Amino acid sequence: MKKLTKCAPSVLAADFSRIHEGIQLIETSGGDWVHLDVMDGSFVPEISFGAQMVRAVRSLTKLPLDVHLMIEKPENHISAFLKAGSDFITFHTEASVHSHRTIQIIKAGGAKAGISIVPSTPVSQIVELLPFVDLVLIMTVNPGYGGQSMIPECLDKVNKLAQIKEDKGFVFDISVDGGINRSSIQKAKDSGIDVFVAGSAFFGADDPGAELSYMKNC
Ligand SMILES: O=C(CO)[C@H](O)[C@H](O)COP(=O)(O)O
Repeated sequence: MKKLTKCAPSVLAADFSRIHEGIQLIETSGGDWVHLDVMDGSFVPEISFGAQMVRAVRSLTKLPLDVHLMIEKPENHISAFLKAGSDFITFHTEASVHSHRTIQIIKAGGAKAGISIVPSTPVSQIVELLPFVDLVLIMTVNPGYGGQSMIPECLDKVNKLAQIKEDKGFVFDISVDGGINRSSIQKAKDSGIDVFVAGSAFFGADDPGAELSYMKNC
């Protein structure tokens, strides 16, 4: 049976002045999760938005909110993102000294915990965390900006993770983020993903619904 891949359109590429329309577009196009990229201008160069935006989006949709923290010391901000209504909170192991504790804080607050790695970080760096997470987010670009080209070598990490997941019977989803579009989606699917994030490929399309449907079903 064909495996169903979920799509999490990234709000980063939406028009912030009409965010309710962007969220509605995700819903009517068949988006599975809403991806929210939180950037602090330190871990990554840009500043995007914080927990207030997550709270606002929470009031607009019942879709799961997939919050991706690209911030230093994420452990200091988990409670704000829990209160804002996040369903998944994913943070970078490169930004958290005690990643296991950060996972515990997220789960104790009732959300699902995700761990993410940038292109230069190997899977070996998160292997001890895999029994505890609900989601692993493999960055396929260097985080900080939308609209970049995918680094295909990062998909080798998805292969590795999918193998570990099968061997050990782990239950986490594997997601990819960065440069996912019509040309790169098939390679990503072949590597073993469960979820993909799409920003510019979705919000920049003439027909976002058709684009999402193509990427999910190809
Ligand atoms: O995490 C991100 C940037 O750091 C974005 O989610 C990601 O880049 C998606 O944007 P696009 O699909 O346009 O590449």
